Amino acid sequence: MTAATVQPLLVAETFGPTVQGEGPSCGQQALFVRLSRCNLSCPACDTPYTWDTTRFDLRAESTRRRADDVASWVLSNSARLVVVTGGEPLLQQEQLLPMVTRLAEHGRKVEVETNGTIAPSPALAEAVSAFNVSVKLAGFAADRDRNRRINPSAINALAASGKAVWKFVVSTVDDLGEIAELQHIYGLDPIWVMPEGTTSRVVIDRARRIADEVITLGWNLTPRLHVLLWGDQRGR
Ligand SMILES: Nc1nc2[nH]cc(C(=O)O)c2c(=O)[nH]1
Ligand code: SF4
Ligand SMILES: [Mg+2]
Repeated sequence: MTAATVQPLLVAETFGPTVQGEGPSCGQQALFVRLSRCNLSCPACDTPYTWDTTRFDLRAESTRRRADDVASWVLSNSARLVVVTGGEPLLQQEQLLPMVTRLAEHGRKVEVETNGTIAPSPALAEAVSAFNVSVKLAGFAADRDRNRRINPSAINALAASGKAVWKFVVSTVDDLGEIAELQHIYGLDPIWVMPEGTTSRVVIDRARRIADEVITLGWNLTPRLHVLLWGDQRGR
């Protein structure tokens, strides 16, 4: 494929340098590319401006940008880590591949945050450093997404890539049983558990309530560092 035939990326926002707030790279300096659009519609989503047409004008909330221009923006900054998120970034995985490949060639680590419903191509899996896969639990997903939030073939493809980190968003200890079931069915490893919340108070309270049980189950715990530092400010 030549550059001329590659479709542009539909981008909600680019920001950074900031720090990766979630998961195994928490605290690392990072740049963010947030793509627009999602195939799920979670009621407690913290980025509804990427998909919710009932509350947002998506044309005003997104811009078409050449993947090469986004890559050039990244390369003009020195942060080694790039986080591609959304929305659901794998909806645009074809357009994403040239950008991720170029960044990897320049020694940048690219992590993709995904909801685990779409299988990545082998080429994309090769180019990224990690998929942070946040399969949505029953209590977090919308009712109308109940048949879509779990896609066994996508989960298996992500697991087979050898690059998946399973990051579950939870509200209470009652959510942990469902994670254990998924771990058992799909052999998920490693598992990271993250408290849901958009204020530091809620994130810390929930982390305190789940911490002991998460440790007992042999899993890892991540805060939402950007929320602890900056609340729900956009672009952090
Ligand atoms: N600092 C920071 N870290 C993040 N990690 C995952 C994010 C996301 O929105 O997917 C995110 C985010 O929005 N900000
Ligand atoms: S999958 Fe993620 S981006 Fe999509 S609606 Fe759910 S929380 Fe929001
Ligand atoms: Mg976020």
